[in-house]
Amino acid sequence: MNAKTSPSAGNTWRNLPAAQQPEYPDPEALRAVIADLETYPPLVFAGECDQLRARMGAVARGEAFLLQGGDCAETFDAVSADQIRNKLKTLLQMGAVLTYAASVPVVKVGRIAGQYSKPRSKPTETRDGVTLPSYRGDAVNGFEFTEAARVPDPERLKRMYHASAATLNLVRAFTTGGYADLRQVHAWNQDFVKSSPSGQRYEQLAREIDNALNFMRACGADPEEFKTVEFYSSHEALLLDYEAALTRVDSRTGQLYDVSAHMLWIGERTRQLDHAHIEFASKIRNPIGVKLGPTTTAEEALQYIERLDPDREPGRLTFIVRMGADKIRDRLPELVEKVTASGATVAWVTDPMHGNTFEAASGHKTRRFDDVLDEVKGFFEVHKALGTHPGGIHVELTGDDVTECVGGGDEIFVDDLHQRYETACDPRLNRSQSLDLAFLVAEMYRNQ
Ligand SMILES: O=C[C@H](O)[C@H](O)COP(=O)(O)O
Ligand SMILES: C=C(OP(=O)(O)O)C(=O)O
Repeated sequence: MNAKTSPSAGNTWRNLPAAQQPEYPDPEALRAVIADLETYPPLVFAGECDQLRARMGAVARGEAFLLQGGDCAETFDAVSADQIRNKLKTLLQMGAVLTYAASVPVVKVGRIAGQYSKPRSKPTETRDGVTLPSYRGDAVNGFEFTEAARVPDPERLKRMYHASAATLNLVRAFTTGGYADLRQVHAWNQDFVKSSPSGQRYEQLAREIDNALNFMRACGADPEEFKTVEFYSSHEALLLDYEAALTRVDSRTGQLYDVSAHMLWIGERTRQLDHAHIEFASKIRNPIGVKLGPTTTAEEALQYIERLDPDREPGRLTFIVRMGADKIRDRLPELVEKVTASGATVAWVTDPMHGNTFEAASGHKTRRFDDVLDEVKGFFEVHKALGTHPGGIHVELTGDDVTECVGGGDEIFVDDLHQRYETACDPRLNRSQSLDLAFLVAEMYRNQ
């Protein structure tokens, strides 16, 4: 990967089949949008992608833990200060819990500032006898169930860019401008503490952190590292026209980087080895994730390593396992064993959301908190048995008090789902469920 790369190397995916791509009615309009996007400034700096790759290297070697989370599908309407702050606050609280209670450095990555497109199981959706194209995320078409809204519109790719830029700008302001200072550890909880058991548990932990900080200050130590937080962006690299338009040759290294986000992942529905998404990912230097569903074979896992991590560089490749609570204990061991035996050092991360979705009688797509937890437990058990490192969690969450997943300490019942069911696609953990999960994962990590 050290030789300088020509910009055209980023185009080799174009000759290959690409699943889940929108069918735009006017290809000329798409071309015009892409030509504009190609002139837009990068959203992230390639050097930051290198830094995250180094952090992920620590995860892969067992020296750090990845916390990756955010919306299933970001929407343009939700680009507001409140919603971005609530999401960030939840991730910061989870990060504090994991760092303190599990005593491990936590690498924080949002599913944020770019998660605007969705692969779908079915190309169409039918309601009351009317069939329309499925909603594929705000970057592609509208959520509203009308014929006009569901037509893919390339102008939405520009809105995706601008929504990502605005979100990232605010995230950078919060994480470096004082809001994420560890001395704010109580403030992140203020609107939450009285109403929820996980908020109260967090408050206790925040008091302990505060005491530790006061002690350090009294000893004359007030490290700069506590005043800001390293926070990275990520999304699924689904819409290849958009990702390619934001792929640039880095002037420092001569290598290609997709500067739409720090980390990109390839989803379960687009990870075919001979298709365009893997080819695209093989050409960029960003840290890459690949989702591994229950049908993944060990041979496939080894081929992802060949294609995406030929230099065997810890931090380059993360396997995000999403098998389902009922399958992980059966399917994961062979993958981990064979990958470890091959000598590759990948990061293993659990996504306990996508294998555990079901439809409630009310018609809401939902997930049980207990299934989510059980998949994480299975993930830890497998790694414990094999002596390998459970490297992190990848979750769909929001900072708002939605009612989309059932269970949790502040229990949500199936009959509550309709109260605040706001997701544009899959059900997310709310803030209380996210904190519950962080405490339970910290315990598992400690016991590992
Ligand atoms: O978030 C992941 C997928 O886009 C989602 O699970 C697909 O949902 P669907 O099965 O309703 O299409
Ligand atoms: C679509 C997603 O997951 P998967 O590819 O694992 O189904 C996702 O994480 O948004």
